[in-house]
Amino acid sequence: MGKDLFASRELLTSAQMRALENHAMATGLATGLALMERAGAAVAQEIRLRWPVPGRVVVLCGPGNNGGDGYVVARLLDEAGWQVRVLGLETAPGPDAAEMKRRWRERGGIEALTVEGLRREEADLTVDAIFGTGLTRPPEGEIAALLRDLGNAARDGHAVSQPLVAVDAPSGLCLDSGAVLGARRGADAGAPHARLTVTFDSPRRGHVLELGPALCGELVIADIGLARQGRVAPFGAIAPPIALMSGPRFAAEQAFESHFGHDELCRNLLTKSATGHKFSHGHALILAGGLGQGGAARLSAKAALRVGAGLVTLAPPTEALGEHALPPDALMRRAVDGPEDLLHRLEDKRITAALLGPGSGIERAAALLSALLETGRPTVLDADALTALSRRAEPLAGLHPGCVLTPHLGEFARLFPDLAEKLRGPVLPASPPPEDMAAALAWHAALKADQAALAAMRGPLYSKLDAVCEAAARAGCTVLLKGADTVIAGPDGPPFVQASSYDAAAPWLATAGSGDVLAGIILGAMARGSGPYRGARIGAALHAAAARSFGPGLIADDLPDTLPKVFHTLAI
Ligand SMILES: NC(=O)C1=CN([C@@H]2O[C@H](COP(=O)(O)OP(=O)(O)OC[C@H]3O[C@@H](n4cnc5c(N)ncnc54)[C@H](O)[C@@H]3O)[C@@H](O)[C@H]2O)[C@@H](O)CC1
Ligand SMILES: [K+]
Repeated sequence: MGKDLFASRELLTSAQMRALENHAMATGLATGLALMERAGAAVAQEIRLRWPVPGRVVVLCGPGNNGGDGYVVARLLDEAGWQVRVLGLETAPGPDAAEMKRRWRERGGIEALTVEGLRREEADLTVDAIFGTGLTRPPEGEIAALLRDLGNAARDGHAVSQPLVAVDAPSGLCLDSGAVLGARRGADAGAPHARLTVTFDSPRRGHVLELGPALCGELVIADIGLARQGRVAPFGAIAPPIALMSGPRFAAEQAFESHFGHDELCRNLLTKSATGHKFSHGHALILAGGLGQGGAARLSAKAALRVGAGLVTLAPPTEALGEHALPPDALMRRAVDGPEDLLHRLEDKRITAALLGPGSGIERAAALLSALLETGRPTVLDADALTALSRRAEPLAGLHPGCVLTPHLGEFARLFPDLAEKLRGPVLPASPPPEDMAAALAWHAALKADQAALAAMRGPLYSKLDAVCEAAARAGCTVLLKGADTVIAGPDGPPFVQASSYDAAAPWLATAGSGDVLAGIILGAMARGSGPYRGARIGAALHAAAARSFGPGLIADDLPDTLPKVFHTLAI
């Protein structure tokens, strides 16, 4: 963990990747053929590292440059003593792939890329070089059937049971969104599940979002010599902006990230000035709820304290003060009974950040929201506060750049229904009761239309990153969408993904109270002066790191208590 915790790397769209490659070729850094040779060599090398004894491999080559990489893999594994079968297409690929195909033909034949061909002989390994970044529409016909076969193989051992290695991506995965082209959103039908995916230069958005991690298996990012210097230039004209990502096993020094100086950040998190007093490290205010809602706010409070806020005050209504008297004893308690009382409290300028939502109750959150926003204080809005926001006539009114919203997907959909709908894509109509003939007919018609919509899908698909960027721009503040692929966007930094999906401990974060802790960490960081975007990123990184450090068996209460151990690994 240690120094990698806040390190990030570029997360590209397919268009940005193409621009990068074109730039490299246009500036004479490398020819397309050289890049293809390096890409294929990287895949062959990763295969040989994991399967050192040569066996039988079948390489599936598609119509484009991904197929070209496949022909290189076939040649290099053949040279290394593997028994290689290649299944490919008659179609003439671009010049580089055609050259690689020609070179392969000097060593071996090419059988037709069909389900029948795939099933004909057992092999130890399958290499999927059918589609990569060029997949723009759902596969059809024989290739679709073949991909379904490969997909099934991974799930239930049927048809092809050997491990699959994907070149750049499992074919069918939209590398801009992490969804499967032609499938309902969230469904992985029709795309193979790889044991290993070898991609080039930088991960693409689809490798870390949604189904990407489940389909890619282990993800290796191979350097193919696209120079880092001048890296920003070729992207200049390409919207959307370059995103960044972080996560275990993804860390890499980056060419540019002015927003996040790792060393400085760690120093600020870990140290407190020797001459400072508690107020020099910020005072966080948590607007807790009424009777019976104590736990959530205390989890947030504990996290804010652990992250180094000088003081944390829990502010329930007077009637619930007694309930909030439970540990931690480091907490201060002071009642806040309504909006006027809150405005009065916030006249104290030493309160540097506030949190509303965890266990606050929707009604109380609704009552306090406007007053809290009016003060312009750095504010985290979570849970009940997000529901309260979404119930207002103008949900986003009053939000300011000092706010962080931390919705899960359901809360996000209530706040930004149109964006959530764009993300969901076509929705399966609900089936009617069988006895209602007219409804059944209408349902069948809707189903047909739905299937036609799926078949007509064109990539690149709208992604979670697109949705969160739009949401942040609309709200005028930082938005953190929680999930295994936590996405952050805001006015103060580049769009960002905290990719925990490749992390075995991450699913343990799906536990009651985990979100309250995340909100508390962000609050603590903001109280200490981090700013909203940085606070959100610090929160996402520490939250995931605490889960990783604690491991299986984690409950939300463990997260704040694990933070000191995480900080220990950061010592610089
Ligand atoms: N451009 C470069 O310099 C490099 C590219 N590389 C490889 O090239 C890949 C991208 O190559 P391409 O842009 O040729 O794209 P792909 O090889 O991913 O496939 C695109 C081809 O498939 C066709 N196609 C798209 N959707 C289809 C569908 N549903 N059914 C049938 N055909 C469909 C396209 O018309 C195109 O011919 C990367 O993923 C990577 O593997 C690497 O060799 C590294 C260097
Ligand atoms: K592929």
